[in-house]
Order: sequence, then C-alpha cells, then structure tokens
Amino acid sequence: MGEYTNNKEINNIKKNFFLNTKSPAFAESLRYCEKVANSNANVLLIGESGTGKEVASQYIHACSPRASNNMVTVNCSAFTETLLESELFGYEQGAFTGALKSKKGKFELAHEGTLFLDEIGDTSLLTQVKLLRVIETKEFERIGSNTPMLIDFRLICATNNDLEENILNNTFREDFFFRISTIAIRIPPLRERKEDLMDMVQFFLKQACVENKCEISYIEPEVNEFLYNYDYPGNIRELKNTIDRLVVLSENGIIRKDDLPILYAIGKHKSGFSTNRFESIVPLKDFRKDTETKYLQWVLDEVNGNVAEASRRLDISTRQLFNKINEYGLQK
Ligand SMILES: Nc1ncnc2c1ncn2[C@@H]1O[C@H](COP(=O)(O)OP(=O)(O)OP(=O)(O)O)[C@@H](O)[C@H]1O
Repeated sequence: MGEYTNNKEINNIKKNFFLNTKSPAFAESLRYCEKVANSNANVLLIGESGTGKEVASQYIHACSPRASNNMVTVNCSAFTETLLESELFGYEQGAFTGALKSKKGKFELAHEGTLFLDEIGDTSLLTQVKLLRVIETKEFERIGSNTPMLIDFRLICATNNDLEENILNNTFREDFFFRISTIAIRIPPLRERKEDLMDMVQFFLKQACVENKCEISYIEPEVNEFLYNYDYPGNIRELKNTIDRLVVLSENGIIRKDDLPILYAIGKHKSGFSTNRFESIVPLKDFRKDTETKYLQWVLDEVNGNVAEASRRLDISTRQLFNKINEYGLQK
C-alpha cells in the first residue's frame, strides 16, 4: 500500500467493516487487494453472494492513488440491456424518446476514479462487446453523440457466476473475460472462514446494539453454538441479518436459544406450503401464478430485496427473476 497506508479512506473502511481477519484465506484476498491497489490493472472479484465483494472493491479503491476521486458502482443485473447502456454511456438530449435532457453516464462520472461493475456475469453479449471496446480504448461516446470522450478509470468487476462455465455456454465472451480479469481475486465464503466467525458475531452485535439503542449482556451458549456451526449460504449478509434479528428479538439484554427456532420456523411457516386446505377450485395456471407470486415475494423479503442472492438460491438466472418481478409486480 506504500504511501497510501493509513489514509482517511482506509481507516474509515477498517472502522465500518470487519477486516481484521484471522482467516488465512481471507487474509490472502486482502493482501491481493492491497497489492493491486497501486496498479491500474483490471480486477475481477469472484465469490458467492454476500461474501463481501463490494466491500473488497471499496477497500481496493481506498488503498489506491485514486482514493480521493469517485468510486462509481453499477449493479449490472439491475437494468435491462438498453437501460444499462444509457446508465453507463450517458446520452444526449433527444437521443431517444424520453431523453429530455442530456445525462452523464457512469463512465464519465468515474473519470480519474474507480468504476465497479457488480454482477458482470449478467450483462448481455452485446453489452460485453460495447464494454470491451471502452475498456480497451478508454474512449466512448454518449448515446446520440459522435464525439468520442477519453476517460481514465480503474475497472473492478465482480461476479458470483462461474464465468468459465458461461463461456462454455456461449453466454459470456472469452475475450471480454480475459480483458476484465487481469487480476482475479477470490473472496472465500464464510463457511471457509470459521476462524473469524465469533469475532464477526461480536462485531455485528456491537453494530446492531448501536442501531437499536440496546445492550446485550448475555447470549445463551446454544446460540453461539448454532452461530458457529451454521453454514451461511448467504455468507456475511446472512450473518449480519441473523444478528440484527436476534438483537431485535432479545429481551432484557439476553439472546436466548428459544429465539433461534422461532427465527428459522418463521421462514418455513410463511412459505405457505404447509397447508393443504384450499378454498375453491381455480384454473391451474391461476393457482400457479398466485403461489409463485407469494413465494417469490417471500424469498425477496427474506434476502432484503437482493435479486442476485434470491436468484442464486432459487437456482434461476437474475434475468429470469427480473422478468418475474416485472410480470407479477413484486416489491424488492
Ligand atoms: N468485511 C465485512 N465487514 C462487515 N460487513 C461486511 C463485510 N463484508 C460484507 N459485509 C456486509 O455483508 C453484506 C454483503 O456484502 P457485499 O455486498 O459486499 O457482498 P457481495 O459479495 O458483493 O454480494 P452480492 O454478490 O450479493 O452483490 C453487506 O451488508 C456488507 O456490508
């Protein structure tokens, strides 16, 4: 990290996030982040949903000479193909119906800073071609303009997809993959970082107590045992949410084991599959739609509206889930 060690941004990140790791696997990821920070190399962060890839991208930016400039984040799975392009490239007034004023895109906003493209595996092949050109030439035009603009940005991408498999399936371009992954850094899942678990529990407990203006004086041993042994498919995001809920459910400063089954039973009960009492006979397609709507809304609520995580756990693509969200009018 050289001359940038201990600057304000790094200290802020270290204060707000748990980075003081005892896990050799995560320590190695952090070491890579620090090493690449000084360079301009394109970085690809790989890891399951909720492992902290976005946090790692912020850490790289904070450790880099660009730390005092913008870090611009775009969640590629949150937009349709055309919306993503206007978000990235910006547009001129009148470029398309509805373009009443010209607008800067994220490339421009990231000038001299860092551009973080999250869920890069969800971009279409056409968008990948367009991105490849900008990454190679550092030049782009706003939609509706012929004037090229030169930009200087450091690119960080993240994915929880297996991009090599996507290349084999022809949904991800190989040339684009090589271009964005000059340095690939894996962020390990929480179940491979058991050394950090109980320190993290304390870290999130402290945060939750501040947020909820309460104190926890005792945690029953079975709760700690559960927290240590659980597998966390949703990784750090799930641990943080679990602690938040336990703090909310606590009484008189005590987190009791009885709160755990309630916590996990709610999920099972609310999914609505436990009942076989129906009120009337309806066409099967209406029943399917109704059940699917309720179930998907429940899943989205469970993961706090995180579409990437929901689609991973539902084992469908984010694009499929977005189509369902639009079709059924679901809330994220
Ligand atoms: N080291 C950490 N310390 C504290 N909180 C963390 C840490 N890493 C991640 N988190 C928290 O966990 C949640 C998920 O983190 P983040 O968004 O960085 O994960 P991700 O891998 O990018 O997830 P996704 O693939 O779903 O986008 C966030 O609420 C974040 O604040």
